[in-house]
Order: sequence, then structure tokens, then C-alpha cells
Amino acid sequence: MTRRFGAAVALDALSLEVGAGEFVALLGGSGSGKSTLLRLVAGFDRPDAGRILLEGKDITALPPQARDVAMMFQSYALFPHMDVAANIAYGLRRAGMGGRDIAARVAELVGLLRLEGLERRRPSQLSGGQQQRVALARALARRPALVLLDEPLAALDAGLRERTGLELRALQRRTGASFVMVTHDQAEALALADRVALLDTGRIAQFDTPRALYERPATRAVARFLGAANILEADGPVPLDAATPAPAYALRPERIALRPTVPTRNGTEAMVEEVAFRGADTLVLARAPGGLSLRVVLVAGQATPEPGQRVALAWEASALAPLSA
Ligand SMILES: Nc1ncnc2c1ncn2[C@@H]1O[C@H](COP(=O)(O)OP(=O)(O)OP(=O)(O)O)[C@@H](O)[C@H]1O
Repeated sequence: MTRRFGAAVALDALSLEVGAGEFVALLGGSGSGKSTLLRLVAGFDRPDAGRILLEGKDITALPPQARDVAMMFQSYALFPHMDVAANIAYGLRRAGMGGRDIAARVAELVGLLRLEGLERRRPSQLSGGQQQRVALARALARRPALVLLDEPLAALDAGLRERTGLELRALQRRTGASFVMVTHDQAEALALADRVALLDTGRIAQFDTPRALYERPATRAVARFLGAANILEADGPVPLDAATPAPAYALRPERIALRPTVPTRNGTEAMVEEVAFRGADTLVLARAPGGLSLRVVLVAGQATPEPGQRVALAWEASALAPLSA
């Protein structure tokens, strides 16, 4: 799909295929097009070019309520004057479901989302986590084939976010619906999604499993976005010996080790600049000849160097992930 706003191209001939029952995260920087894509799929906006197919059916021209798609907004958008049960029942009632069926489905969702005892409360009488679960129950009520989630965990505090994220994934598995979640948070995307689509200026930079994205980023831009990877140029100051020729390589900080001596290839001497103990591991920033700055992560239990110390660093050829651009 393509979507333009005046001269700005929010989505640039972007194509994405989500499998049935798959959990996909849309990850990308601010302005990369994540919200635009979600709004188009939900039906709140129309593409300038392209089509949206759901289970083989063209839904591009259908209004939101006629699509088998539900959206959960970042703000949850719960009706403040309705209680929990009425919020969950809203879409079912609009769809013309009978009272007894609605009551049964609401009870089922209350159980699924652990909202027992809260049915008569208004949204303002709920915690943030409870509101999030009501919003999710409302989105799931009509058993949509596809659930769109806009930063579903962003409004929760850090302590609650991790657990709620894992619950969200378990729920997705149980319902069998496809989930597409927008997030800024790469750790969240990697932890929850089956596949992550990394968006960059309206295009998909890479669409892959979390592990592949992390271990085999396709380009420098992806490696940089996922953060913390060292990028080594093939013609840079450090002699490399990689299995695949490429203009540059990503090297994960945890794949670099301290060695007694510098190997002739895939290693370098370096000066330790910063050492940060982080509990489970220690981050070392070291500067190699030629000014190359390297991030090294040493797992707990390994000897850690001191700032100002000269060290020998080395890595396996298999640790060099080729970058195409
Ligand atoms: N209604 C609009 N009018 C004009 N430009 C828009 C409109 N909606 C989005 N854009 C532009 O399209 C581009 C993509 O925006 P979009 O909101 O999809 O990005 P995003 O990845 O969701 O960003 P964020 O993470 O900040 O929410 C941006 O350059 C944005 O300024």
C-alpha cells in the first residue's frame, strides 16, 4: 500500500503478509508509518494505492465495523459512563446479538481476562492493568480474525509491562486470532512477536523472526536500530575473516571475548574506556586502533578489565553477520 499526506509519503508501496494465528509486531522509529499502517488495516483511513486482503477477501473499501478486524487503542478508549460488562458487550449489542448470548460471551471474556468481580465497575474505578484487560476483552468480543493493538502496554508502568506482555501473548495463542501490535519498544517486540516488521520511512526494512532480526540484521540501518550491535566495515582497520563476503558486518557485543593475545584476524587490541556492571553482565566500551569503538558484553563470572587497561579482543568468524547495505 501507498499512503501520502501532501508531499509526505507515510507508506511507500509497503507490502506485508501476516499468517493466520500469527503475532506480528510493527517496530520502527517515530514517523516510520506504524500508526498509518494500523489505521489503514482497521479501516479508519484509505490507501492511495494498494489493497488489503483478509483471508483472501478484499476489504479495502469496507468500513471498520464491516471488517473482521478489531482495534485496541493505546488510550484504551473505554466508555467512561459504562461499566466493565457494558463496555465488553458494546460491540456485540451493535452487531445485533441476543441478550442471553451477550451475557454468556461477556462472562466468558471476564473469565479469560481475569476480570471477575469487576463487572459493575466503571473504567475510572479500575487500575491501569485492569483497564487494559477490559479494552482487550472488548477487542476480542466478536472473535475477530485480526486484532490490531496500538502500543498496548505503553500506558502501564514498567513492573506490570513485562508480565502483561507475556499474558497478551498467551491470550493470543489461546484465541488463535492474528495479532498485529505497534510498538516503539524493541525488547517488547522481540520478546512477544512471532515475527517483527521493522519499518523505516514507510517501507519494511526487514520482516523476520526476532532471532533472525537480532542475529542476522540485513542492513546497517536495521543493525543500528536494534541497538548495541557493533558494525565493522570490511575495509576497516580490523582485519576480518568472514564466511560470506559483504561490505560490512554486525557483531553482537556478547560475541566478543577477552583473549590473552590478539589473533591476526577477527580480533583487535583495544583500550578499555568504560566499564559498567549491570548485574547479569558487564558492559565494556573499548577503543580499537583507527578510532573504532567496540561494545563488549561479558556475562557474570568472567574477569572484567579496568578502565585504562589494554586488552586483546577476539570473536569467531561465525559471529560476523553480513550486512547488505
Ligand atoms: N493525518 C496526517 N497528515 C499529515 N501527515 C501525516 C498524517 N498522519 C501521518 N502523517 C505523516 O506520515 C508519517 C508516518 O506517520 P505515522 O504516524 O504513521 O508514524 P508512526 O511510525 O506511527 O510514528 P509514532 O511512533 O511517532 O506514532 C509521518 O511523517 C507523519 O508526519
